[in-house]
Amino acid sequence: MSNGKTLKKFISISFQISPSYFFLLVFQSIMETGQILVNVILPKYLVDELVGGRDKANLIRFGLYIVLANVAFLFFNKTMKRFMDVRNIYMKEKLNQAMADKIMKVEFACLEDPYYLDLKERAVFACRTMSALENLIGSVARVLKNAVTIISLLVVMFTLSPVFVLILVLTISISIIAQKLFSKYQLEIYQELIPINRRYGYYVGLAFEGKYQKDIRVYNMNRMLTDRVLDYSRQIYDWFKGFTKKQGLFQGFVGVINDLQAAIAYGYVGIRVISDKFGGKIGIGSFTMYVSAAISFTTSATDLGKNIMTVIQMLGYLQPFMEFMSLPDEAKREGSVPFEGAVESLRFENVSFHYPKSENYVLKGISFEIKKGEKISIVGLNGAGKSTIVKLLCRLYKPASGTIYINGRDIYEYEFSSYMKCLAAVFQDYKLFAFSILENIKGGEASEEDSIQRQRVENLLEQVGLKEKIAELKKGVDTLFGKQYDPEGIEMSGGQSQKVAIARALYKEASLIILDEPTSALDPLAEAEIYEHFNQLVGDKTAIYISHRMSSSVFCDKILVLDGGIIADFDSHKKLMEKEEGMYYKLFKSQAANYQV
Ligand SMILES: Nc1ncnc2c1ncn2[C@@H]1O[C@H](COP(=O)(O)OP(=O)(O)OP(=O)(O)O)[C@@H](O)[C@H]1O
Repeated sequence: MSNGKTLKKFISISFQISPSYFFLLVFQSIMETGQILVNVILPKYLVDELVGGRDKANLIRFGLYIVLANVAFLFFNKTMKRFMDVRNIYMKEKLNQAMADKIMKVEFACLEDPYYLDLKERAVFACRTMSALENLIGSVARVLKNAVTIISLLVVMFTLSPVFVLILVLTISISIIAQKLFSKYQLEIYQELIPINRRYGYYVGLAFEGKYQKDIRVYNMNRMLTDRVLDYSRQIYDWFKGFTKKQGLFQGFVGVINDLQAAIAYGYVGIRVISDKFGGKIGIGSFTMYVSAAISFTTSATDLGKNIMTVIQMLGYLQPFMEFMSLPDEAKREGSVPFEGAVESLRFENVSFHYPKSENYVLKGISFEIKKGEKISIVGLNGAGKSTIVKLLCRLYKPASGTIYINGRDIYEYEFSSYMKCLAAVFQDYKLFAFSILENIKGGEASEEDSIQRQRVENLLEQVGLKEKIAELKKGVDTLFGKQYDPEGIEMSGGQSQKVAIARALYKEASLIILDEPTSALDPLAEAEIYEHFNQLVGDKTAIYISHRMSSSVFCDKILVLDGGIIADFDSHKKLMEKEEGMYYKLFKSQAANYQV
C-alpha cells in the first residue's frame, strides 16, 4: 500500500470516528498562526513609533494591542490545545478500538495465516511501540499549522521583495531535501530494527509472563532466555549507535543551513534599511517585522519539512495497520436468510477442504447426515480432520467443494448472526475470560431478566458438578474468573474450567451442540458423571461429540469414523463392534485393553 493510499485510509477511518476532528485541527492551526502573525506585524508599529513620533498615547496603544492580542491568543490556544490533547487521546483510543474490532471481524482464516499474523504483529508494533497513530495525528496537525503559517508569512514577505522570498525558499529547500533523505534512511533502517525488536519483545515477554514460569524453571530455560535477550539487546544497542551517529551528522548539517538562512535574512533586510540598491529603503519598524517574518518563516518551513517527514515515516510504520484495516470483513458472513426454529437435519454432501496456503486436503469428499436429536460421536486418529469438521460447521472456514446443509439449505445462505444462534461449541482450545463466572456462561445472550439468567446459570453449574465449588465463593457466580485483575477472583483447575465451558455451551440454548474433546481435562469420576448426564444435559438437542475416549461413543446413536480425511464408517457402536477388521473396533479394543488389569 502506497503512502498516499495509507494516508487516504487513515483520513477516512478518522472521519468515520469523528467527522469534526479535521475541521478542529484546521481551526487550531489558523488560531496558532494568528498568534505568530500578531508578533510579526504589530511590533513594527511600536518600533516605528519609538524611532519616529514617540507619541506617548500611540506607544501605549500599540503596546496594549500587542499585550492584549497575545493574552487573547495565548488563552484561546492553550484552551484549544488542552481540548485537542483530550481529543487526540480519544482519536488514538478509537483507532486502537477500530483495530480490535477489525481483528474480531476479519475472516477467521487470516488469524491462522502466518502472513496476516505477521501483518497484525507489525500493525500492533506500529501502534504500541512506535505510537505511530499518536505521532501521525500530532504531525498532521503540525503540518497544517506550519502550512497556514508559511502561507501567511509569505504574503507578508512578498510585500518586501519576491526575490527575498525566493532566496529563502531555495535555502529552505536544501534542508528539506536533507531531511527527506534522512527520513528515508531512518525508515529503511527502522525496518531492520522491527524483526529484532519483535524477537526481543517475545523473549523478554516470556521472562515476564507468569504462565511460562513453570516450564522455565523445570527445564532450566533461564540461561537460554537471558542469553537470547542479551543477544538481541546487543543488536539493538549496535543499531542505535549507528543510527545516532548519522543523526548527529544530519542535525549538524541542518543547523548550518539554518544559520545561513538567518544570516541571509538579517543581511538582506539590513541592506534595505541603509541602502536603496534593491528597492526603496525601509524603516526600523519594517526591519523588525521582516526579520521576524523571515525567522518565523525559516522555523516554520524547517518544522514543516520535519513534520512532513514524520508523517511519511509514520505512514510507513502504519502501512501494515492500514493494510490490516483494509482486509475484507468476514466474507463468510454472506447469506441473508434468517435462521429460524431448530436444527432438524444436518447433511455434509461431498465436502472437501484444505487450509488456505496448503494443498493437502484435510477432508476428502465427506458425506453424512444427522437427524434432529441424534447424538453423534466423531472418532479418528490425531490429524484425521475431526476438529476441522467443527470449524466448517461454525463457518470459520468454507469448504473447498461440496456443501453443508442444515434443514435442507446451504449453511452459507443463512444470515450469519441468526445462524450462529443455532449452534454452540466447546472448542478443543476453548477460552474463558476475565469476567465473572455468570458473565462467562451467559456470554452475549442477554435477552432474559437478570434473575432468570442467574437461576439458569446456577442450575447448569449444578448439573456440571460445580455447585459446591461455587457455594464456597464469597461472591458466588459473580466471582471473577481468574486472579489476574481481582485478588478475590477464582483460579479454576483445567477440569473445573472445562465444566464452566460446557455450562456456557448449554446455556446458549442452541439446537445443535458440538463438544470437541469435552472431557479431556476431567477426572475419571467427573467424566463418568458428565457422560452419565450428558444425554440429560443436552436433552433433545442434536449433539456432536469428538473424543479420544472411546467409551464416550457408547452412549451415542452413531459414530463417524474418520481416517485421513475420509469417512471410514458411520454406524452405531453395536454394529461397528461387529466389524473386527474395522478401525473403530481396533481403536475401541486397544483403549479398553489399557483399562484391564
Ligand atoms: N490452521 C491450520 N492450518 C493448516 N493446517 C491445519 C490447520 N489446522 C489443522 N491443520 C491440519 O489439518 C489436519 C486435521 O486437523 P484437525 O485439527 O482437524 O485434526 P483432528 O482430527 O481434530 O486432530 P486431533 O485428534 O489431534 O485433535 C492436521 O493435519 C493439521 O495439521
